[in-house]
Amino acid sequence: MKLGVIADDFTGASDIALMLSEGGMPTAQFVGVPKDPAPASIEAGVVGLKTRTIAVQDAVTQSLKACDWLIEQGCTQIVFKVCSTFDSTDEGNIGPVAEALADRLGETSVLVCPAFPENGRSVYQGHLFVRDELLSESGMQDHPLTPMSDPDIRRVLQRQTTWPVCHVPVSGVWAGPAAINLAASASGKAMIIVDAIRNEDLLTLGRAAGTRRLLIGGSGIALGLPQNFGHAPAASTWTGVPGKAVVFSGSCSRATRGQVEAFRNRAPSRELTADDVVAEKLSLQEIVEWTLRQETTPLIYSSADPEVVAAAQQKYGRERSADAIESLFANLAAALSQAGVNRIVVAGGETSGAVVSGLQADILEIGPKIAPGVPALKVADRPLALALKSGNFGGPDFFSEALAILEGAE
Ligand SMILES: Nc1ncnc2c1ncn2[C@@H]1O[C@H](COP(=O)(O)OP(=O)(O)OP(=O)(O)O)[C@@H](O)[C@H]1O
Ligand SMILES: O=C(O)[C@@H](O)C(=O)CO
Repeated sequence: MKLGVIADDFTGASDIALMLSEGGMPTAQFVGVPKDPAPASIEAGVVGLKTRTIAVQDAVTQSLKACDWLIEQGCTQIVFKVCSTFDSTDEGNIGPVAEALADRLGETSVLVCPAFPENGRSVYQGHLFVRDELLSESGMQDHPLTPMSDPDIRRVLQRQTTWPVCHVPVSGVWAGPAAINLAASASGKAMIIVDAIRNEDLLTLGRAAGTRRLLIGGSGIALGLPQNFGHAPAASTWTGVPGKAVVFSGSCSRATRGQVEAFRNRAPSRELTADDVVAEKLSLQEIVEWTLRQETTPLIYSSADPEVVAAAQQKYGRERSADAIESLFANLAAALSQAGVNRIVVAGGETSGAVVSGLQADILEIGPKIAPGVPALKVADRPLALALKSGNFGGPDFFSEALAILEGAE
């Protein structure tokens, strides 16, 4: 392998895997740090972790383990993939993981850019925008696990790191790759937030990335990287997986709530409330039987409005309600796949992490784009197709579109 990615959640992993695969790099997504060497045909390996919201020291340890494995596989450049909305808590994990990776790789100057213009995320004057809204007014301020109330990501990162945080404004990016690197080296030891508002800016950043050993960003930061390794955009050779399907949604993000609403109007659906899940009032077997009885693909969801989530968190604690819901989704995924369900669409990064662990999948093959940032995936060792959707990605009909593409529709 040449290029390694450490992603702090599973939807983020498939997001950047799609970017690299569309850029023509033979890419695979690994679920956690593999025990075995990577297949020889893979040039870009994306290790998906579930470290976004765990304790800082755990996140650092797991990320370093992933980094060591990627280096052993031959990778000369590592990307730490974080959320395009820079999701983290003030105590958390982007800064400490970035520092630890930089130390391990011997880097003292690290470019950081979460922009992903195709999905409306841009960085301007060090501030992160989601389309025409500041991050802190985009709905992300109500996120159940990582509420983002400060749109200035220089400040957000500075609260998480002992390194100085500097900034290259978009005028510096427009001056070209050499100017970005000059500004970076003038900053000395630093993490450098780089503005980007268009794909062209990310391509310039990709050229500036050249021989750097560590980059930090959303999937957009990978847009220009396949070219550095001699690749050009390529179409996918995906064939679908027909058969029974289910949609799981544990994401409470604004886009997902719209998608749940749209799908509920045309498909059987089942709500899992935090009260029922935490109190263990639900029977796994009964939900599995209900799912298998449906003639059209059903939706099982815990997605709820911010007030409902806040009330559940007040009552049970943020972690307890999240853990209970995630483990129910993990158990459902395992049981349904054993019962023959072979297409699973999942909304939410943490929820996807839980589902993929429940499925005990090790390697995911990357298929075509369902929506910006969301590929079709196939579990390498069995006929099981997945879509892992980040909370705020996809249009209103994402679930139907994903089911069709996983089945093989063009
Ligand atoms: N009704 C609910 N009450 C309380 N917590 C919930 C409820 N439904 C889901 N959750 C929890 O909220 C979290 C949602 O996070 P998840 O990462 O799955 O979605 P997301 O943040 O929208 O997606 P992404 O991280 O990809 O943007 C999960 O831990 C989930 O278990
Ligand atoms: O970058 C993004 O927004 C996504 O890939 C993600 O990480 C959401 O969990």
